[in-house]
Amino acid sequence: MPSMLEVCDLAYRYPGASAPALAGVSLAAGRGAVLGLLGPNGAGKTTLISHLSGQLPIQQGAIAIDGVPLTEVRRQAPTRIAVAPQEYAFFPALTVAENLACFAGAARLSGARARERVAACLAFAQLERFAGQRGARLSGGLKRRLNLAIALLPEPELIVLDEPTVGVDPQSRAFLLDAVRRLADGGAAIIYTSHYMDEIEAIADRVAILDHGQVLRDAPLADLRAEGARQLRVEAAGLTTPTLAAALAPFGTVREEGGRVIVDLVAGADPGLALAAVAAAGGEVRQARYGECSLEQLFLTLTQRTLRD
Ligand SMILES: Nc1ncnc2c1ncn2[C@@H]1O[C@H](COP(=O)(O)OP(=O)(O)OP(=O)(O)O)[C@@H](O)[C@H]1O
Repeated sequence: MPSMLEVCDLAYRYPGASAPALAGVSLAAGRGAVLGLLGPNGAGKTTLISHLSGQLPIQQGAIAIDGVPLTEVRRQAPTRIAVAPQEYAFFPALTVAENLACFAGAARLSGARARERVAACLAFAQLERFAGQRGARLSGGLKRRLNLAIALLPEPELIVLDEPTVGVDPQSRAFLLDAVRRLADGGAAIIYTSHYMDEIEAIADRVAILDHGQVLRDAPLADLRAEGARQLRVEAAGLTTPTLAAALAPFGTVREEGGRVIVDLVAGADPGLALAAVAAAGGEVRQARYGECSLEQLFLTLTQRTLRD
């Protein structure tokens, strides 16, 4: 069955740019699930999200919601998709309640339905106590919660959250993560971008890693973890790095990183035998790690640790 959101071979080049910001991105997001979107600075996340929010026209490729082209969906029922942007998207001079009422109007909600949605979103984001406070006076965490509450007013089916926990304290962060999970459990399709890998590990069902406008990986979180877990990292004395790498080469794909040699073991390769091969080559293993790999390590390996602007 096709997913709720299908992005197919999307490419985009900003006017005058030398390289495309998106170069053939295909992705899917399903109801009841969180898709974690990871990528270094400049990877193309915001460009992708700007397509979903209708801010950028499609130059190449296609985006569909339940099989219907996004442009059509945006024309007929724009509130099916909500984007909670990185920046604060509310009026600082208005109170929390005024902001919600104002955005309820913008979402074409009125009367009892508007009142009901404002109350529900205030409650969901636990903002009732702050209903009378001006936006400008809220703490970072409360501002994020207001951003989320506004996005949820029209009960969107697809919710895109662009780094929703930047600048919030640990309590608000935990609350926001929990809220996102509840939204997915309630049947929404969620796309969640963050630079915090632990957040993605905590809430994503599926993870897409984007770099240079391309999808490097798109897989269930558990599969990505398992992929990383086949890495063996070895530091050994008595051998030059090339010799150490040569000793480990029969066991998988080898590369060097910060004085260590990392082997992506081929299926069935025994890490014990790989370490024995190091000893047989005259090396003394000083440090070895196997069977555990955080999403962060895998991410850095895939995106090759190059510093971005
Ligand atoms: N308005 C623009 N005009 C020209 N180039 C742009 C514009 N916006 C972004 N780019 C370029 O497009 C590429 C993708 O940028 P984008 O902002 O989508 O990345 P990102 O993954 O969201 O990064 P970040 O994590 O920093 O927000 C980058 O090379 C960026 O410099």
